Amino acid sequence: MRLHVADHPLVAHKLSVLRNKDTSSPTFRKLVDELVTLLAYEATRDVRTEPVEIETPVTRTTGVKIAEPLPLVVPILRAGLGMLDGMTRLMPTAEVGFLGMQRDETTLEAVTYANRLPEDLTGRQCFLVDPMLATGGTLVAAIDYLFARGARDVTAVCLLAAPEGLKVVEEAVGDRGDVTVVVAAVDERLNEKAYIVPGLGDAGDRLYGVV
Ligand SMILES: O=P(O)(O)OC[C@H]1O[C@H](OP(=O)(O)OP(=O)(O)O)[C@H](O)[C@@H]1O
Ligand SMILES: O=c1cc[nH]c(=O)[nH]1
Ligand SMILES: [Mg+2]
Repeated sequence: MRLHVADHPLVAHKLSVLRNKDTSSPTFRKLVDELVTLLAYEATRDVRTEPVEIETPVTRTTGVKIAEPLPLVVPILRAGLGMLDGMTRLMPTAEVGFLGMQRDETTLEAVTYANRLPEDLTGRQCFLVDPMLATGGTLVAAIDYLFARGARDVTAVCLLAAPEGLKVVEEAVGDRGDVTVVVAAVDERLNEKAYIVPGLGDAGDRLYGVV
């Protein structure tokens, strides 16, 4: 597993506003969207392209286009939905799959309630988006769904990660595939409820309300 921590003053500034408990839901959504755009730029650095002949107003030349099979973006519902638009804005030709997963707050196991992914992901670059990587259980389960369909190249785009969760993901992936985690920051630790500290609270609730 490779880890990329975005090192940029705009990322740090926006993240600090997100962390503030007094930031309202509309502002929170907008900032998540803005942060994803900045992270997506890093996360898509190795997206595969192929040459394409183009004619400029001046001459013929060779450019590039995103290669097929097209990349797949997979938000992990609910909170990951807040990051989808930012990803597809940057990569409009990407296709989109969905995973609905909720952490059981007692057992901390990830429970899957929706799985809508293409049958065959062989050769596809997959981008999982979810703002929080806490114990890592959710991300490991999501990576396993992608691997089970043949994907081997997975990039997870998260806002915050806990060191404990990153270790779990690294150990679970081993040499089974090529996994990169792109984050805005790695926080200190998990608390006794497995929330990220200092963190930003429950990302899903702050985006969409308490349900
Ligand atoms: O690393 P883990 O310990 O597995 O926790 C991280 C998961 O928890 C949050 O989702 P949650 O289960 O709260 O669902 P939600 O998006 O519907 O709020 C978050 O968005 C991740 O999916
Ligand atoms: O800190 C945390 C941990 C899990 N899920 C969240 O939304 N926040
Ligand atoms: Mg939640």
